[in-house]
Amino acid sequence: MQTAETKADIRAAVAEYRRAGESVALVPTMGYLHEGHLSLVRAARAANDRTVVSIFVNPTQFGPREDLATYPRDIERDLDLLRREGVDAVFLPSVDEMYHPDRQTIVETTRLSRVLMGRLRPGHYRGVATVVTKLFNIVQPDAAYFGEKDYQQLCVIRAMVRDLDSPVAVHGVPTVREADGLAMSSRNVRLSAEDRAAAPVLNASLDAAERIAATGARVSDIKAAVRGEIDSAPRAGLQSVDIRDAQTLAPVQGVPSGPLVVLLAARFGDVLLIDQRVVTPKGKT
Ligand SMILES: Nc1ncnc2c1ncn2[C@@H]1O[C@H](COP(=O)(O)OP(=O)(O)OP(=O)(O)O)[C@@H](O)[C@H]1O
Ligand SMILES: CC(C)(CO)[C@@H](O)C(=O)[O-]
Ligand code: BAL
Repeated sequence: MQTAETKADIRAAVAEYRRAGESVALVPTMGYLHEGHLSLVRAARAANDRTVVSIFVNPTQFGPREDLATYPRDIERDLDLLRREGVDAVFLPSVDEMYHPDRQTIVETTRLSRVLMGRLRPGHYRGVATVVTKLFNIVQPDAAYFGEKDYQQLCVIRAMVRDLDSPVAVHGVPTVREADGLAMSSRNVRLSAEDRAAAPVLNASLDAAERIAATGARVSDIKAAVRGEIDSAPRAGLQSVDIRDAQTLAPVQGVPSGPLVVLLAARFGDVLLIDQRVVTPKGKT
């Protein structure tokens, strides 16, 4: 497995693959890898000749009061895991390598970046769209793999690729969960034992949403059920529960007529966790 700390080195590695006529996949990550990341790697490897993983904790997607400084990191362990998965190359740039000191250009999906998590984390999706554009330009992959756990992020990236005609096929990969249903996330290690024990309520509330949607319930009733489940559990500070059109993230009301996505954000102590589920209303399969 090659490791590249500079744009020039990762470009040289990819150029070799291209000369051999091989297809190239990119899996962008912020490191501290878990089975969720590895499922993206497996999906990428199954469909492409070469797989490149990037590990970069991108400062421009963190707000000034967010957890950039405490974001978990363990590069040696990450590299071991990726080696065992048969990854071809890892791109590990420093912040200085990634960003020019006079950088001025941003990429922003103007509607999607300002709703839902974009309201809780102003500037977050601009940072994500800009760094993903840069990663696409640096690596020039045929395909890129993202988790459905970060559902709005996946929608932002799909819209960006569509609007900018990027020649990259974007693939979403289902959320990998712990045995008790908690969505895997690098931030889970920062939960206290009590919060870790309470956090599966997010998944349980999504089960409730799925059950109620299947009865033909109104959006407001699905939302109330999710809220009820979380509010009656200890420790969870619900930040938002939203039910949107699964494809466009447009608001939906009344009795829904197509697939919906339930999007949750909750604080456990100072850790913000998110989860999501696509649910199909009664008779709409
Ligand atoms: N449980 C999961 N299942 C599938 N994909 C996941 C999972 N968790 C993260 N991913 C995906 O892995 C990619 C890299 O995510 P990232 O490195 O931010 O990890 P994370 O676990 O989401 O960390 P965070 O604590 O920031 O949420 C993203 O496309 C993300 O959606
Ligand atoms: C896509 C990404 C690697 C961009 O920094 C990040 O937002 C993430 O890990 O989901
Ligand atoms: N997985 C999304 C990256 C972030 O929370 O900043």
